[in-house]
Amino acid sequence: KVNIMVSFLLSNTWLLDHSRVFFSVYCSSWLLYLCVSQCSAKNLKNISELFYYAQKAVLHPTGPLYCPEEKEMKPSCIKSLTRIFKVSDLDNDGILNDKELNFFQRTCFNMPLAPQALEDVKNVVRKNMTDGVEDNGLTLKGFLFLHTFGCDDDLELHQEYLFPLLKIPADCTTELNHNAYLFLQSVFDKHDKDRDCALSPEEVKDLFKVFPYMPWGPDVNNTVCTNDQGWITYQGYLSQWTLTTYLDVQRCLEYLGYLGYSIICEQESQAAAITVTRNKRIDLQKKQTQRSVFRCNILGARGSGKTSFLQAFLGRNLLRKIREDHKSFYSINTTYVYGQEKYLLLHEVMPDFDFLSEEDLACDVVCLVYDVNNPRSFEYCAKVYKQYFMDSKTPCMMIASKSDLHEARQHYSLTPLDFCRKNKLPSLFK
Ligand SMILES: Nc1ncnc2c1ncn2[C@@H]1O[C@H](COP(=O)(O)OP(=O)(O)OP(=O)(O)O)[C@@H](O)[C@H]1O
Repeated sequence: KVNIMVSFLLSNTWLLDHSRVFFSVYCSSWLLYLCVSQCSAKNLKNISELFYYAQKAVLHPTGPLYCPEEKEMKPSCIKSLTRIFKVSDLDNDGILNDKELNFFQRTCFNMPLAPQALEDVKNVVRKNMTDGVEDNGLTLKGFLFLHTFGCDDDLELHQEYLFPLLKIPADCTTELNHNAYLFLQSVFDKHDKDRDCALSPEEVKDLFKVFPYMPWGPDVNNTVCTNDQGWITYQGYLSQWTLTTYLDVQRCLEYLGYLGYSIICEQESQAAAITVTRNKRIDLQKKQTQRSVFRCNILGARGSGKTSFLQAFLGRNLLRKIREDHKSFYSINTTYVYGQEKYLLLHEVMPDFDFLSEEDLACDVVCLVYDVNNPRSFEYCAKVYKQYFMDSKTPCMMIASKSDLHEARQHYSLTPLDFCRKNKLPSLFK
């Protein structure tokens, strides 16, 4: 900060006459007089004031926030404050009540306002605008009139805030902990305005208004459970968060940052929302696991029924057609294992690869799918099994799909049933 201050002093015009100093600051496009002061180094007049103003100009610059020419806040500032307003508006009614205003106050300035001070703030707004206070709370307009968490001069959220350090050792996975699910539940409740336990497109839009971009595309509706209208249900919403946390924990941290997780839950950072699981090898050795999310990769020849299998896991049948550009290669849902709720994540692996990537192979269980109606489809499963899984420790199972259709004789030296017997593979046949 000292460096910045020195550069401020040097780069701005100082008119020195041994007893007087006038200073002005040239900004890129306009001239901004922050302050004009008379002072004397000889008589020590206003010297501490001078340094106070110089320091203020550097440490709390108004440039990124306010346009003095237009006499209004800059759009990026309005966007940032709107985000803060929405995060602080815990019940999402568009008004900051005393409790929410105090939450904001405590978060930003580390101390709550006394009841009288709260009234005074609202009175200042009332005096200046008609619609700044409603139902004894501050509206967005009133809040903007008054005036940040975690912003830098560009009013973007700090990278350190969005991406706190989180170490993930090899063979470990990432899951959300109980408190994180509670937080996400409260975010859901806040936006499910009609209480139908599903998020309409408008409700989803509203939920993500505090994000700089829309994080969920139409593929999400084909990844998780939806209701009859195709809207993401509460269960689906939690599943999608679970999937993001498992597949891309950095993204999850970023998203939780936009939602103000660490601020609302009073945690040091979003990393507090994540459980890093024990090394999978130790789980296997001990034959015990605390994990709640398991990954199953689905492999099969083109057209063997992989997508339909993923969709069936979400309770959907073939009548529900999926647009090619809305297709998802994942589906995730809950299932019960020995009475405990677990998430099972299915991943459809593209069939055209000669070599499967590490990601295609790394999973807890593999399903090899073939189409009973297509005589050429079993060969792919047999080849993939022999090349990649025969000698691996990953459990595999064979699935015969489309068993409602005529069963064709497979062009392979062994029948699927004999192949499974020979390799001790569990199979799901008719
Ligand atoms: N049980 C079934 N009975 C009849 N037809 C089915 C059945 N399951 C899937 N199909 C049909 O088979 C075709 C291929 O299914 P699907 O898209 O699920 O396979 P896929 O393995 O995902 O294909 P791709 O490799 O091209 O992604 C689709 O037209 C689908 O409607």
